[in-house]
Amino acid sequence: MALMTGQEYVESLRKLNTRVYMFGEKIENWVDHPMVRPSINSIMMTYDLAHDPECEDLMTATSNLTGKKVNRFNHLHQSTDDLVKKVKMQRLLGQKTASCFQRCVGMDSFNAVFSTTFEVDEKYGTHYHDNFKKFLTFVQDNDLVVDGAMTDPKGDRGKAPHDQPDPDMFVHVVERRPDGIVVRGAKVHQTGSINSHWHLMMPTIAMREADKDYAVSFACPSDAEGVYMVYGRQSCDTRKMEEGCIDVGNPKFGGQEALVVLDDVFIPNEYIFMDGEYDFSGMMVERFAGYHRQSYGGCKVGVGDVVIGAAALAAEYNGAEKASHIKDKLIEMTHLNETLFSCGIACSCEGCPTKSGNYQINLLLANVCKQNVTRFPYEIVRLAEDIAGGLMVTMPSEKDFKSATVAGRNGETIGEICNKYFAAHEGVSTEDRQKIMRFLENICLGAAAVGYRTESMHGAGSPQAQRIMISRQSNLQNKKELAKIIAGIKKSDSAID
Ligand SMILES: Cc1cc2nc3c(=O)[nH]c(=O)nc-3n(C[C@H](O)[C@H](O)[C@H](O)COP(=O)(O)OP(=O)(O)OC[C@H]3O[C@@H](n4cnc5c(N)ncnc54)[C@H](O)[C@@H]3O)c2cc1C
Repeated sequence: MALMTGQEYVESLRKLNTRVYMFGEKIENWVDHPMVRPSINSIMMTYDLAHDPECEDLMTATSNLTGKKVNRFNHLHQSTDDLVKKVKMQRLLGQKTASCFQRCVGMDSFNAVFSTTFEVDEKYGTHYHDNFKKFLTFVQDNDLVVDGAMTDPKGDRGKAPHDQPDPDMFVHVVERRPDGIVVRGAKVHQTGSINSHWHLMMPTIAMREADKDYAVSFACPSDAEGVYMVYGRQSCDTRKMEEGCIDVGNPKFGGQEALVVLDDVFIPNEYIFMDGEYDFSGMMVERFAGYHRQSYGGCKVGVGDVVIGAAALAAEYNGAEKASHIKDKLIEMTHLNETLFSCGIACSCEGCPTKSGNYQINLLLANVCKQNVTRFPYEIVRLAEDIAGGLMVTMPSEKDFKSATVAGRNGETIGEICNKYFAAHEGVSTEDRQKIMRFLENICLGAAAVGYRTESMHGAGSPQAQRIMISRQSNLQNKKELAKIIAGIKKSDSAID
């Protein structure tokens, strides 16, 4: 099958029997639901750009498994050049959607599971790597979207999986049959899960022997028997159900997260990639998190580009763009955004091959990248709010601007009053002003803040998770040795002193 178009992707979703609940009800036509559709539109962009000759080099790659052209989201990185192109592709998509386009979790899980299964098989003589290669070939050939599902509900954070009062707080195997396993539990915060054809499940933490049944990785169709999803609420999400397209801020695109429940789901042997090899669960988590921490050095930067542009427009529309402090704030926003991009590119350029042959990023630099991502988008939106002014949160609704209701002493309508008092720089329509203010509201504290702010904080692991990795990777001992030599505490082994 050739690469799908965005429209073909949408039609492929209609054929699934994915069970989706929202506001306590089952949603039958979730594909066209106004709260879901913007997130589908974002993924459509990953398909449509793959057909654009100008973007083809970033958006597609040649599969090492089949030699065929595949969407880069389904590709195993074969070089540092592939890793760099991944980050550039993500920046491009952030620029085109100003939202989370959801397909990165799949790509990052493919690369982590591919290399980890190779090393599990090497130690235990299992066949997970072959299973995985067959699965990924199927994904590539059918140009599918796969949710990389790692995060479990985790219950009491102070207790290991086997120690939880409720054993389902981490996904686990409840039955082993000759032809497969039965799994139970849930994954939370799942980006794009409803819009995915399949799910690739991974354990969420490093485990010990007592957690053997929780050390499990597998693939299952999103509409498999026993799988259902509960849609996650986002700030201001019901604006998507209103008439009009200004107050929503980003009328076309959005992100999506959901609770995915596995209610005794049967997984045939061919789709199992780990079952009990608890000593490899940490490796899978670390590798997935590493790739995903790199990802944010691309996608958040692309969104940041749009935020900076919107802040500059807000200043222009307000008539303040010539003020030196505004110019300086835009420079600062750019500096922060490009620093994130530099981190994404650096951890890619410093990547290296895994034992299985695909490339992984430099783990230390990827963790530094994500640690910055937990901070810089917050500063960027703080500066955007400063530049925009308070109107981004106090402006009347789109309906008010269009209202024919008479209120003024001389018969002026509410619409006329709003248009009079919200006019600013000459020649700029109040409608354009509303659009840019609402866009900034959406990104700073509306539905898009889920992706630009809180996901920057917690996605791919909370800040402390990166600090632990930075500490592990920083080789402090070597730094101490360097200091000893310079300070004359120790003689250098080098011939050049
Ligand atoms: C918008 C968004 C999208 C996401 N998308 C995905 C996705 O597609 N796939 C996926 O698998 N996951 C996804 N995640 C999940 C993400 O990886 C988690 O949010 C992250 O790992 C943190 O877990 P938590 O949210 O349960 O927070 P918690 O684990 O509750 O952490 C809250 C705080 O408690 C601290 N803490 C937690 N446990 C301990 C402990 N044992 N000891 C000390 N301190 C602790 C943390 O450091 C943090 O400061 C997404 C998250 C968000 C917000």
